Order: sequence, then structure tokens, then C-alpha cells
Amino acid sequence: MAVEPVRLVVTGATGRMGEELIDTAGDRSDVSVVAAISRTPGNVAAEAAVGTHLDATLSDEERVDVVVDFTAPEATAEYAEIAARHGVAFVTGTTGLEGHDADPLGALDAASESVPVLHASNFSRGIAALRGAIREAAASLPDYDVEVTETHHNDKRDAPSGTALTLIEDVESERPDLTERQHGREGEQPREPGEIGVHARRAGDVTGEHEVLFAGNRETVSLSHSAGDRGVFAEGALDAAAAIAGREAGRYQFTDLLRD
Ligand SMILES: NC(=O)C1=CN([C@@H]2O[C@H](COP(=O)(O)OP(=O)(O)OC[C@H]3O[C@@H](n4cnc5c(N)ncnc54)[C@H](OP(=O)(O)O)[C@@H]3O)[C@@H](O)[C@H]2O)C=CC1
Ligand SMILES: O=C(O)C1=N[C@H](C(=O)O)C[C@H](O)C1
Repeated sequence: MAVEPVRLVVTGATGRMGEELIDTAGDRSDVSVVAAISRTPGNVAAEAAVGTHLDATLSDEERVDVVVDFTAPEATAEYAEIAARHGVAFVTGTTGLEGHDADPLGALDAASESVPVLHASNFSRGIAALRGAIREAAASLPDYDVEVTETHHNDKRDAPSGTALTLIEDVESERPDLTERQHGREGEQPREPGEIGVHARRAGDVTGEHEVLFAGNRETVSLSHSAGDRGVFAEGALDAAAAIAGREAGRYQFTDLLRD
């Protein structure tokens, strides 16, 4: 018996990730993009309906299961509220949410009281696997210095990357002695024992690279990931959207949905 595809609305449709999501979804039978949202609708390359306002689109469409959002913190806050008001699940990969004036993290929590909500700073399966390895290394190498380095394309807005922040939290969960995040270094600044070094590089069209270095006095361990293209993020986000549709309201983790 044929299974109905999960019906999606993609926001930020002219963005790098919006375009990748629409393209990748076109090759899959488990999801279908029924509408795309953009402030500049003329530029959207999609066969689906194109709207400028999520609220109006969710009112017009017969049925939408999930809104998939890769935009900007202020837009994510607004779209989460609108999706919840329409009873539609919300999957977002937008980063830079921490401490933003629009309180997107509060908006995700509020939305999760009525619909399923998933936010992941990185939707690649490789990063999901790397996170387990990083927690294990952090627990096994208690006195080693830790330095996190990320590299992204020169149009990225937020620094450090959302993924870098997630990986730092993974290290910190096993190393409560590391209480200071040292962003870059300049001048006379010897390393302090409680530091995690954090380094953000912006160059060319690099899709996304992350490295966590553990250094003792006679050895180093380097755990790293490099995304070959944005398709890995799009596939993961669409997997998450397909898996979250029809679930109970609440906050979901990408790593949990991968295991189900
Ligand atoms: N979690 C993950 O795996 C990944 C996360 N990301 C994150 O996703 C986000 C988007 O990245 P990327 O696609 O490269 O960025 P782009 O700048 O290419 O696209 C963002 C899109 O968001 C829309 N947008 C921006 N601001 C607003 C606003 N205030 N209101 C409505 N729409 C807005 C715009 O679309 P339009 O003009 O069409 O409305 C824009 O095209 C970033 O936060 C990035 O860090 C990126 C890759 C992977
Ligand atoms: O902006 C990007 O491009 C990416 N953003 C995410 C992040 O901030 O970690 C994920 C990925 O690295 C690409």
C-alpha cells in the first residue's frame, strides 16, 4: 500500500539551505514540499505554491504536516509561533539563536507546548556520530587541553557556528572543570587550565568544517568533520521532518529521531 508523503512548507526558500531542501525533497517519495515561503518570491525555484507569509499559506493549504525552517533567528521565532498556532510541527536548523533579542529559544519552547518541535544546530549524520565520540574522548582524557575550530563560507552570519557551540556543550558535559570559553587569542595571553579555546574561520565557499582537538603533553587526539555539500544537512532535516510528523507535542532531538 502506498504511503502518503509528509506534506512540508519550506521557509527561507531562496536561501542556500531553502533551495537545497526543495531540490533534495524533489528526489524523495516520503516528503512533498507543498509550499515555499520567501520575502522575494520571484526568485524561488520550486514547483510548489510560493507565498510571502507563512500565516496566510498555512491558512490556505488543505493540510500541512511540518514547517521546515532554515532562515534567521528573528524569522525562526516568528515562524515557530505561527506554526504552533496552526497546529503544524516545526523543524528548524537556524543557528545563532542563543541570546538573540527575538528570544527564538523561548519561542521554540512555547511552540512545543502545542506541536512537536525539533531544533538541531547540525542535521548531518556524521556530526551526530561525532558528538558521541567527542563525549567519550572528553570523559577519557580528563586533563587534556581542548580547542575547537570551525571553518565556514564567507557569508555566514553567526560565530562561532551553532555546531561548534553544540560540540563545546558536549565537551563541557564531561569536563565541568572547563568553565571559560576563550574566543581566539591575541597578545600576551598564556593558556589557563579551565579554558576551552574557540576559533571561527570564515573563508570562500567552505560548506562547514569542525575540529575538536584534545592535547596532552605527549599526544594529541583530533576529532573532525567536513561537510562535502549542503545535501547532507538537507537529507537529515527531511529525515527529521518525516519522523516527527504526527508525533505528540514536545521538544525532540535529532539524535533520538535517528535511532527510532
Ligand atoms: N542545522 C544545520 O544543519 C544547518 C544550519 N544552517 C543554518 O541555517 C540558516 C540559514 O542558512 P543559509 O541557508 O546558508 O542562509 P541564507 O542567507 O542563504 O538563507 C537564509 C534565508 O532566510 C530568509 N530570511 C532571512 N532573514 C529573514 C527574516 N528576517 N524573515 C524572513 N526570512 C528571512 C531569507 O529568505 P527569503 O529572502 O527568501 O525570505 C534567506 O534567503 C543559518 O542560521 C545557518 O547557520 C545552515 C546549514 C546547515
Ligand atoms: O551556516 C552554515 O552554513 C552552517 N551552519 C550550521 C552551524 O552554524 O553550525 C551548520 C553547518 O555547519 C553549516
